[in-house]
Amino acid sequence: MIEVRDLWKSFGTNQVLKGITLDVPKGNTYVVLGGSGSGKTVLMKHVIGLLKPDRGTVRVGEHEISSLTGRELNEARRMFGMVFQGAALFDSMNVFDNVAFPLREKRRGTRLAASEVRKRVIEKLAVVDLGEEVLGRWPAELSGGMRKRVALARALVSDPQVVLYDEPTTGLDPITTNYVDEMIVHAKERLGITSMVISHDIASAFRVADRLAVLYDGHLAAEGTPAEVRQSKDPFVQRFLSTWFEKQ
Ligand SMILES: Nc1ncnc2c1ncn2[C@@H]1O[C@H](COP(=O)(O)OP(=O)(O)OP(=O)(O)O)[C@@H](O)[C@H]1O
Repeated sequence: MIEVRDLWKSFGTNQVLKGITLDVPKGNTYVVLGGSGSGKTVLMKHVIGLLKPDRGTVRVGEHEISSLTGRELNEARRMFGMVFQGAALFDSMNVFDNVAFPLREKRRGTRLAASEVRKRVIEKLAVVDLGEEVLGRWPAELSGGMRKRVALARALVSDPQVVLYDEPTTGLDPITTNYVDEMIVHAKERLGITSMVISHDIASAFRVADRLAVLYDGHLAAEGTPAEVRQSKDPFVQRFLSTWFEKQ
């Protein structure tokens, strides 16, 4: 579903990505782990077409994202739902209006009937285990985990093929982190969503990933199933993973 081939990107003399190749099969959750400044966000921005590679290609479904511009790129972006760091809900809108927001953007002149918007909002809230009682609540009244769920419902409301999660568990306590991990797994199981997660949370990555990669010095220092990555002989990967596994 997502194919990244020999992706290179630098900013001035800062060579951030040095030939990244990875595949995310349809229906899989793929986690890109890495330390601060390792280039995770830069990689994700290439997937969604916000950055253009110096070299290499990014293909998502039918679209070669890396060569699209303008209207074609905007069209292709409809395949994606994004869950931003910190949930990023609109504080001045209640839950219903937050989730309905993407449906109300004008699409090729057509507008959904209010009853259809309501149906879709309720359907996607149900996917993240939230009921109609939350519709009138304000973001400030929700717990951190619930805000994340609402953010995911909003990302799912336009039926994307791919969901991108930007550091979904950063700054959350362990219980809320578990709650968010379950949410990612449920979205995959219930809707067959393909997703890419960028994270530096090793525990969470190993819970949600079908496959994962460790980004270091512009390369994927390890790549594969969680079990394969756990067995990696790469010295950086061993050191990076030991910061979590040795605590267990
Ligand atoms: N638009 C840009 N212009 C110049 N340099 C950039 C730009 N975007 C990212 N960089 C640089 O690329 C490197 C990787 O940044 P990136 O944001 O991808 O890291 P990250 O792995 O997501 O880190 P974090 O976990 O801290 O968010 C950094 O050195 C950053 O300064």
